[in-house]
Amino acid sequence: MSFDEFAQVCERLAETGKKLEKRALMAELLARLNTADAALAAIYLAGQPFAETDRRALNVGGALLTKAVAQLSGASDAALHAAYRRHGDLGSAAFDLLAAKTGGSLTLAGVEESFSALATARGPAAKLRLLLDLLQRATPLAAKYLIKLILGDMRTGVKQSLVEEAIAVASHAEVAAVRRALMVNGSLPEVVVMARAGTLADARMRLFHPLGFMLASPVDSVEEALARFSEAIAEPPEQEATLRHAQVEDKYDGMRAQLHCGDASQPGRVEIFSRNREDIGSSFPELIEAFSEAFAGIDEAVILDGEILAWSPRQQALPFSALQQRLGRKRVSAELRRQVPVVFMAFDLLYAGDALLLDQPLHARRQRLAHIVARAAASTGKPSPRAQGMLFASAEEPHFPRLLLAPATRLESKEQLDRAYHEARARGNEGVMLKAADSLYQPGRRGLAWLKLKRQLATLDVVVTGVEFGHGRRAGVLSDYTFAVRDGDELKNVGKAYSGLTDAEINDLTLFFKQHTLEEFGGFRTVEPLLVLEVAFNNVMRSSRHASGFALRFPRILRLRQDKPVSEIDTLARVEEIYASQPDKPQEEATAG
Ligand SMILES: Nc1ncnc2c1ncn2[C@@H]1O[C@H](COP(=O)(O)OP(=O)(O)OP(=O)(O)O)[C@@H](O)[C@H]1O
Repeated sequence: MSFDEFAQVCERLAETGKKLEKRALMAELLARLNTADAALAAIYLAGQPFAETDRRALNVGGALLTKAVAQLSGASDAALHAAYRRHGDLGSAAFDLLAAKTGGSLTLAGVEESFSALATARGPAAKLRLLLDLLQRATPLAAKYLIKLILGDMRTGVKQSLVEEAIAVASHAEVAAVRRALMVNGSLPEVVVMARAGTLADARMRLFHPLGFMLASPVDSVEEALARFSEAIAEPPEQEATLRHAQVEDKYDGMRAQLHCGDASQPGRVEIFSRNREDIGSSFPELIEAFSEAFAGIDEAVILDGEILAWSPRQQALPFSALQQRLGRKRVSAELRRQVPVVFMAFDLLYAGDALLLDQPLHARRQRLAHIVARAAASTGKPSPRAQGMLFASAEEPHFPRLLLAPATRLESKEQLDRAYHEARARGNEGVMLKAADSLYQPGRRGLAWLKLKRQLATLDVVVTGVEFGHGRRAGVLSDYTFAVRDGDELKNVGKAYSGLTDAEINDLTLFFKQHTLEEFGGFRTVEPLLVLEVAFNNVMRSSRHASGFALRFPRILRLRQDKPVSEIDTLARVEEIYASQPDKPQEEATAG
């Protein structure tokens, strides 16, 4: 199929706001394609250049694409900026600028080939040549959607879950069967092939691709936690009956991670994934080494869910700011390993032996987790002498734990929960988690089976949409960040922050933002919405300055959230909620960011 025909379907998807229409359009497309094209169309519809199990990445940013569009169209800088401003989107800008051009020999398979070449090409010059070749073969409409696909922002209002439904409709399969096959196998194109062949039930678990993470709902007080908890387990709201079913753990302030260990068929293979579904093993080599040794000894494949923490010799977690120095690194020096040691605090077990355990209740998963952790610790023969739970140490640093089992207790009373919360805070943790002991593991769900009770501080997770050079000492670096929250498919700015990051972080981000600049006017650059920040602020004001209608007062950056996908940042609805909860509802002021 030509990529232009595919782009026409995308255009129709973008035009309709109706989910059922979108699903029907995609199902119709998938049904009329041959299997190879349907497999490609499915990932492209989901806005992914490669299947999730495929580790390749295009590594093409907005800056390089802008250059390619400028060269191909011959448009002046001013024309390029004007087109970009009309749409706020490089793909649509390219459509306007390339409109005079003809072309159009590009097929879905041709795009797949070009993407392979782009993923292996090294350096911007080589990538630019390939991009020019690719765009030259595209019609303007195809170029529009190619660019959106490369930037990972299709703006067709289609989430992967809707593509999964369309696959089910197109191949007369159950949606649940498609989802289950995808969860265990991880590859959307392979699932398309299975759905068409009627073999979804045969999908086998493939390790080393991340499963979705189960998430927690916030509660503001011990009382609310208890009340909400009774809803979660759908029991009669008799407190005694309810309490027996809850498990309490500390809420650690680290980085959520899923750790996969291979069995005899892949001995010693260990990979760690973030909530962003990224492979983050290279940032934590000591965990890879230690788990590799420990699990080679037990010859059982496992997937652990837990939190990576910077750990102190006093056997408690260091503040998140310590761990932050370890995040996002491809190489970690011996010095940094020594300065900021890390541990994996395990709190759940998703897979063991050859069985997925998601459908087992938490108490059963927990029991098995404890058993596996004990076996792994025993297999190294070097259990650390000073731990609070079971653990194993690494070969090089025998007195330092690498795996800890998160202590968990059964909830007994309101007083006990109160105490648990204060003790967790005294240990430097954020608060507590309450988990329904009978709950199943629901990947990607934020339900009521897991509740989080943490300190009261309104913060927002936002994405950077624009950057500027700073002033004075920071005149040479991009240190001022305009940021947005999500409003449906759109991003709406709510403020600008200048403070909170270290010089080293700002230097790294300056480089990053230069590579991901979309448009430059005056000192201001619009950038691809890729970097998630957690910001604190004094309050929320109504404001006409930003499209959101709100502005944060005195925002400051608390941390970079490289672990959080842009799809999970806070929403405009949440900003409105915080605004509404403020006793006095301030209007815009001159100091607003
Ligand atoms: N014992 C624990 N069990 C589960 N999650 C825990 C635990 N301790 C810490 N966490 C962290 O808490 C998070 C659960 O809160 P939530 O799902 O709302 O994530 P979030 O949106 O990142 O919120 P937050 O900013 O509070 O971490 C998990 O993703 C995990 O990183």
